[in-house]
Amino acid sequence: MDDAARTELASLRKSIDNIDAALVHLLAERFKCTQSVGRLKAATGMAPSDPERERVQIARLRALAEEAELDPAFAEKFLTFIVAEVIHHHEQIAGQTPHAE
Ligand SMILES: O=C(O)C(=O)C[C@]1(C(=O)O)C=C[C@@H](O)C=C1
Repeated sequence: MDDAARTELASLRKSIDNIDAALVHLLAERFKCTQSVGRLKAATGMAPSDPERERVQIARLRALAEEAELDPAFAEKFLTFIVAEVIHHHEQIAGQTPHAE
């Protein structure tokens, strides 16, 4: 690898590291929100998952991905992965919370 390529790779990796840091911060904020949703659902006896809400989110994210030239199938897979983890958290919270009814 020549010097110019080495410099370009280092610069691109710096941007990748910044983007990865932003993703971690964004995900941390999203999980803080969903933890609150989980507590609210558990306290009021709501089901952990909401398939209709997920349907709307997937349709919206797929459209946004297309606009942004990101593979919509990847966007859907990514959201589904995150939501599965959220539902798992919701179930754990529900197991530790008495229902308000
Ligand atoms: O909006 C909700 O009801 C949530 O519990 C949050 C969330 C999400 O992570 O976006 C998670 C689980 C539901 O199935 C739908 C959406």
